Amino acid sequence: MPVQPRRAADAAASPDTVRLDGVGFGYGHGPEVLRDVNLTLPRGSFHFLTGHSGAGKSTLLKLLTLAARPTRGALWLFGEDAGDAPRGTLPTFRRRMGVVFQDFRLLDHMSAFDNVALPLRLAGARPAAYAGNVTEMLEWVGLGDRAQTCPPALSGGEKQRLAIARAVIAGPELIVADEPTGNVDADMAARLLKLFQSLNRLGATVLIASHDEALAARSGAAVLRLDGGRIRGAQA
Ligand SMILES: Nc1ncnc2c1ncn2[C@@H]1O[C@H](COP(=O)(O)OP(=O)(O)OP(=O)(O)O)[C@@H](O)[C@H]1O
Repeated sequence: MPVQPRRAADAAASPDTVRLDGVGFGYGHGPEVLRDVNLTLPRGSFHFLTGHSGAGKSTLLKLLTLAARPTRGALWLFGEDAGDAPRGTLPTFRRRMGVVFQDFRLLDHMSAFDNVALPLRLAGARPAAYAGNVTEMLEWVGLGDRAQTCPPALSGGEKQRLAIARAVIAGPELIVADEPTGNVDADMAARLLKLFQSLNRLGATVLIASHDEALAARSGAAVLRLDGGRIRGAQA
């Protein structure tokens, strides 16, 4: 396993990585997509988030990754109030997360290797220190022979695996992934699930939004369902 969550083992930290109390959210003047979301993700937990298309899964992930703020209710991340945090402090929260976006958001002008290395470079690591980890991670997601290829020349499934590699390489405390297995076959989905499970065993809190109910069931993780703007289901 090429990564280690850095701060997840900090026993002094809050036990809950994520907490939402009575959160509501609507786009512009539209109706509320999320109505009364109460959600607690204890540190080191692993959850799937399911729900029909349009139920609000991506919207909830936008709130967790601070791409949008709740219109009401409270949002706590890593034991700190993130719902009302000043804009200037948001990068501090985001640096502790690894996010797999549904649309990947890869940097097209950079090689696969450089895309994965980016979070480490931004954290100040030196190429000599991270090159081995990046290579190992690319191999783990089946892209060992694509290291020098730029994203436009990769298939949808390869881009997805690259996005996952980039999201987890720096050992984030919280991993949030939106449909991370939507473009890969069943064997690769199982392999990627294993990667998330390994990171979870090392201490990362994991939340995966997915249509794939069978994968969620096979994972053994607690399954949350978004329905009518609210969360239903087990919260382990
Ligand atoms: N930027 C936006 N502006 C206005 N409405 C939006 C926007 N993004 C999403 N919505 C609406 O919010 C609702 C929830 O969308 P969201 O993408 O969160 O659902 P989802 O559960 O992730 O769906 P899917 O499984 O199809 O990805 C939908 O009715 C959608 O049309």
